[in-house]
Amino acid sequence: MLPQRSPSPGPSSSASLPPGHFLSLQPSYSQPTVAFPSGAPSTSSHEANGLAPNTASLASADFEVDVRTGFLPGTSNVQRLGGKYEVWEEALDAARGGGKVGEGLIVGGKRDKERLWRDGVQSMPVLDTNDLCSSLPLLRRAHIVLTFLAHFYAHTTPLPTLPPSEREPIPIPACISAPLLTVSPLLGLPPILTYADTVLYNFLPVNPVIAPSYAVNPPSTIVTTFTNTRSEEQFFLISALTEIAGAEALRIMRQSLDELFIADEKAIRRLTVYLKKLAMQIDKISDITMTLMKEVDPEEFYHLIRPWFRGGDADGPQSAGWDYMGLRIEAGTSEAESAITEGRRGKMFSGPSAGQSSLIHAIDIFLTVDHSPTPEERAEALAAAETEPEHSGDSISMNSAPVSADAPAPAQASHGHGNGHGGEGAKPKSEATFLQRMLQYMPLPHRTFLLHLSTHPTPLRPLVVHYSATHPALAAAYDGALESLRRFREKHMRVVSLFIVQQARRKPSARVRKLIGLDEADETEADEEEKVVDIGEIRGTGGTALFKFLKRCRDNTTKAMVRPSGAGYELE
Ligand code: HEM
Repeated sequence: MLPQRSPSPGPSSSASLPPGHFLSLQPSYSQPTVAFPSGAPSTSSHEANGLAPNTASLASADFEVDVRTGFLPGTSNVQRLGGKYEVWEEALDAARGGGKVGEGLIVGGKRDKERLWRDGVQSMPVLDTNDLCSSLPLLRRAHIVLTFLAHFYAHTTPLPTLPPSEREPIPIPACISAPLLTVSPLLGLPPILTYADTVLYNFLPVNPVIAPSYAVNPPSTIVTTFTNTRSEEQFFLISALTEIAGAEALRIMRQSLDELFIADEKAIRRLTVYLKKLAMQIDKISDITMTLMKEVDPEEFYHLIRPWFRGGDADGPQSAGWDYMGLRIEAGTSEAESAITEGRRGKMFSGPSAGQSSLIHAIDIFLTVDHSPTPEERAEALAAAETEPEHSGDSISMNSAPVSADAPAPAQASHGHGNGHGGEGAKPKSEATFLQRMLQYMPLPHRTFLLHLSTHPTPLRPLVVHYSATHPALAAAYDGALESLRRFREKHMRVVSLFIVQQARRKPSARVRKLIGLDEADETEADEEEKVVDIGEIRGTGGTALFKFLKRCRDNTTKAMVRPSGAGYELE
């Protein structure tokens, strides 16, 4: 549980930043070590070419936030592991069918091809990770390779025709699980595929030799996909492009926080300008997101790509989970593990979701959009959890009331994510706490950054409320930024409608049926008709009612406005 937010700062006459003011320092580009893989605390400032002392221990590099690339790494991602780890890369190449569409493994594991591949994986040695631990980029690549292998293995394991609650957990062989369980805590990630793996650590810029940047050297290539399709590559790449556009949003937020410390007339004028700029940058992020509509084929996304993302919780609370072989049952796996699976073999981690992007969380926190559950929602979440409350880990609780009051108690973890396969029919679970649960699926430094931001001593909203009568332009600029964020969420709902709702209703084309291993003989009469799908029934993997959740996020954005505007898009 975080410390409570401090009450409204009111006007301040102080012109100096307190020591350790987040983001006020430039990245240190320090080298990672075994003890501190995110890089040792900086002792030098970037601007001074490493000569000036940096007395703060909270330089943004220590949060792995780069001034040019935001939450994307500022240094090149590794494309392939060498040496003894080549065997992992080879297993991944084999699963992907050498990079050709239609040549890789198919979900379900019905064919000899999948069985032979799994046999091959089982005969792989259990490698130590000693040669990886001195390099953060190598650790990241190892997490990508091992989690892709884990998903390939889990989803090519044929499932018995039993209800999920009666199934054995899916075994993840020790040659994958043992190194994965060592590497994951060093990155502060759970032992499952995350947004960091598919997006943050998985891209190369136009010129990989120089640092990525939005204007000059944007992300242009994706290293690893399940299906080798252009759609999957674009899905990851477009997310990486939103992240690099987000670096500018973070820069504006940092400048705004500087002004909040000063809070005199001039500072308020500058803050007004920054908030207008932030609104424009959020619109840019929305525009980039909307390019998905033409760059990604919706039926390929839904039927071919998305099933690979399912995590161990994909069948809702009754999921059998994944059994990480070699794991001592009494040992915890990660902050993201739910209390429900502690001490049990079947672990229920969620697959990747853009809800794990720290960028939108950071914008929410900066603008004080409060996604924490209401008391009713908390009660509903507890009732839905049926058993004991899940482990909530770090949670960011906010309150967008004019003067921040009591923050709610830490929320119970929820189930559900957009990029899993759906889990339609599972019991609705606490969508109110989804975003808080997603914190545990972010790299630890990013999670720490968000926690730091959420406890900032001079938050924005109380000041805007304080000055709203005397400085209406400030309140209008603040509401304008929220309006842009609301627009982003509305556009995103349209994306979800096309890529999930509409596809859930249609049968895939013959081309996609072939790619997912269904031949004409598998077609039944029922397949010919459009399926009737109630959107209220469409769920994230673990049972989150998707549209209830997305609307809730949109409505929370509107609620933060000083002068709220009307409601918008409704899903049909
Ligand atoms: C085909 C593309 C996409 C689909 C189908 C999709 C689907 C979903 C779904 C169903 C959710 C609900 C939560 C969950 O169960 O995970 C979600 C959440 C979320 N997605 Fe996406 N998404 C897509 C692309 C993106 C992109 C490019 C972004 C860019 C930042 C994004 C940002 C978010 C955020 C921030 C959330 C959390 C909810 C919120 O804050 O409003 N998504 N997504």
